[in-house]
Amino acid sequence: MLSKREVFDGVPEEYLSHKERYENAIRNSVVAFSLVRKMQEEGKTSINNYRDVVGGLLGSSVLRDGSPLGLHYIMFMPAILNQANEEQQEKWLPRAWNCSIIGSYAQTELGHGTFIRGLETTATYDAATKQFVLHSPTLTAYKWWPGGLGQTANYCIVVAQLYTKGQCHGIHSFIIQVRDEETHMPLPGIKIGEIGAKLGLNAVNNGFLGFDNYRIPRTNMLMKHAQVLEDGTYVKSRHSKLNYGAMVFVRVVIVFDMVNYLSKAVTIATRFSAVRRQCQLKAGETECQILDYVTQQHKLFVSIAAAHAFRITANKLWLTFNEVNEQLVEGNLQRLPELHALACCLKAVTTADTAACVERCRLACGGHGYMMSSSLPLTYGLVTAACTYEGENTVLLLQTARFLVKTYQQLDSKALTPTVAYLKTAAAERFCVGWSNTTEGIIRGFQVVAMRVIIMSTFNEEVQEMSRTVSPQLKEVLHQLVDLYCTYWALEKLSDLLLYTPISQKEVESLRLRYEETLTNLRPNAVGLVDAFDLRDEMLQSTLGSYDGRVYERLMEEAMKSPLNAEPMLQSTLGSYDGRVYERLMEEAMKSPLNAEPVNYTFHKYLKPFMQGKL
Ligand SMILES: CCCCC/C=C\C/C=C\C/C=C\C/C=C\C/C=C/C(=O)SCCNC(=O)CCNC(=O)[C@H](O)C(C)(C)COP(=O)(O)OP(=O)(O)OC[C@H]1O[C@@H](n2cnc3c(N)ncnc32)[C@H](O)[C@@H]1OP(=O)(O)O
Ligand SMILES: Cc1cc2nc3c(=O)[nH]c(=O)nc-3n(C[C@H](O)[C@H](O)[C@H](O)COP(=O)(O)OP(=O)(O)OC[C@H]3O[C@@H](n4cnc5c(N)ncnc54)[C@H](O)[C@@H]3O)c2cc1C
Repeated sequence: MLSKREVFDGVPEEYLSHKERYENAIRNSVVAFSLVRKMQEEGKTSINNYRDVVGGLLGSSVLRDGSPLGLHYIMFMPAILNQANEEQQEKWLPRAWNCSIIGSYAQTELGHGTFIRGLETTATYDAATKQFVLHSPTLTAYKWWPGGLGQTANYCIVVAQLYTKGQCHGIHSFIIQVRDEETHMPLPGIKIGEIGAKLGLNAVNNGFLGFDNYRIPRTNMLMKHAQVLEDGTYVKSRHSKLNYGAMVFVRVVIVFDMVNYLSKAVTIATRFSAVRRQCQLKAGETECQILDYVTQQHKLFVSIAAAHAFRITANKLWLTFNEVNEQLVEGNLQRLPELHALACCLKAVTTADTAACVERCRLACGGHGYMMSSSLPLTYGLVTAACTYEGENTVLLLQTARFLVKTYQQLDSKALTPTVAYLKTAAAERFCVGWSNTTEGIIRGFQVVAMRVIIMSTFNEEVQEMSRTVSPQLKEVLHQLVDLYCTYWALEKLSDLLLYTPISQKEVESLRLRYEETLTNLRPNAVGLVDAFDLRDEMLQSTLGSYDGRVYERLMEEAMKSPLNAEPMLQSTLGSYDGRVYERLMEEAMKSPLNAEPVNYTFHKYLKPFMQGKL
């Protein structure tokens, strides 16, 4: 077992080189994920419900900039569960679950990420040898982005255009070994490496992968939905989009991820705002807490409400995901389009809103929010990536719009699925006969506007249930959060409401007053509300958001950890005697240290023992 000292060597990530970050991430990951194996041995987690355990580890401070093993759990295993037949699951899942193989998910190419029907990698069936031949016909066909693929994974799910008997049958998934299990060297016909430094998630080891007529057994095509028989006959899936299941799953999981990131950021910013005193309300008075400024409350309180709204929505979406998947197993595909549209919408909206809220939390902390030690810049880098991966947000919202338009067009001819049933009511009567500045009135207003109703109505529904099980005091605060969330978005989307609803100027003015009144009402409970997220200092890893409020002492303690403050010799890196500062920076930038060697030492020292269960 690795010693704590060896794994957590105490130097903040910000001061590690690109290569050291990777090596640090491997060390931390094998220790962290050894816990999953131990919990599995003790029956505390299983292959069918490891989301919370793995999610907790991936969201922990130990893996704060991602993990080279993340994709193994987030997409490689779910893809096998979702797309492999029983025989293939028996072969691959035990090895994946005990990490004797490490996988990734390779779908995106240099030339295509969104338009997956345009992917160029080919898998051509050779009936004579009962093999598929994988090939990257162009540079743009190279897989580009798969997490962990750079130097870590030795297997991956590859999405490629399937050809058999001279005909193309579209994209399908294959499980492919890319590295030797003993030496970790890339196999013949495989070109592989890491794609380099990114805005964030620099510990994820995203890689590239090219095939040169690389052969795999026929049985490595994931055949739960579609099959290719030994003679090359293609048997198509019941639904052409069942192969897209892994993406739907991750979109659902990402909504939970946003709850964690948003809760952390608003906890940090709210606690700091209670500690920070700046300027006087009246000359001669003590400087006041910046949390007392309405402008600061405007920046932060809606994020507290959003964190609760997203948590309730994520739980509701998870229930829907499981319901629909149970129906799919029974052959009932009726709600698949709704699940797809819902997952697209909620992934896009929660990631975009969380990225905006985290940035607002950073800005609300002034200069100290710009410090890496505040943890806010890192958090922003993590959440803004989620607006792109697993389906770029614009494209996913277009998918939702497509579903809503289709649903509306079939309003009178088709029974509506639960999440769009409101459309019937909105169409059946003069739904918004008058405007009322109440929570219900605003939601009805949005239902008319339509695009934001799914989060609003889910949130409202859950709160009604909650009112039967909480104390009157908590019920009052939760209703204040509901009011805040509704009036905030009513004011944010005022142009839509003015266009589609009879709201009057007078009502807008009273809405504004109501909004500020709600901010004032929430102020006394603001710190308590973020404390209720119950995020320990170790989770926040923030000089600004620690529970004890010792902001300034912590800022100084962290600053002193910089190697540039520790040893004068390191000053030479920037002020070297020969003055060749820019040449040195360029030399450093041109190094891609992880690609300079085919196998990083961490494979033999940490990864291989971990995969062999010897750690
Ligand atoms: C288990 C442990 C988890 C713990 C995790 C804890 C913490 C971590 C949390 C979160 C994850 C964190 C990190 C993950 C990090 C990185 C991973 C990233 C991975 C990737 O990015 S993988 C690659 C993702 N790529 C995409 O998403 C591509 C986006 N593009 C598409 O999906 C499709 O191209 C498209 C945009 C949907 C269009 O597809 P297309 O085939 O062209 O279809 P259309 O012609 O537009 O529509 C036809 C028809 O099909 C329906 N449809 C489309 N997609 C689906 C679907 N997925 N399911 C069902 N139905 C679908 C569509 O609605 C149309 O239906 P009609 O009835 O209208 O015809
Ligand atoms: C941190 C990170 C990790 C990732 N991990 C993985 C991974 O593990 N495995 C994997 O396979 N992929 C991974 N990806 C890739 C990711 O899935 C793609 O980046 C994503 O699907 C977007 O595709 P793209 O990059 O080609 O952008 P594009 O689709 O080219 O988008 C560029 C712009 O074009 C617009 N656009 C594109 N199509 C349309 C349209 N039809 N209508 C309107 N506008 C359009 C988009 O809105 C966007 O503004 C990762 C990406 C990131 C950032």
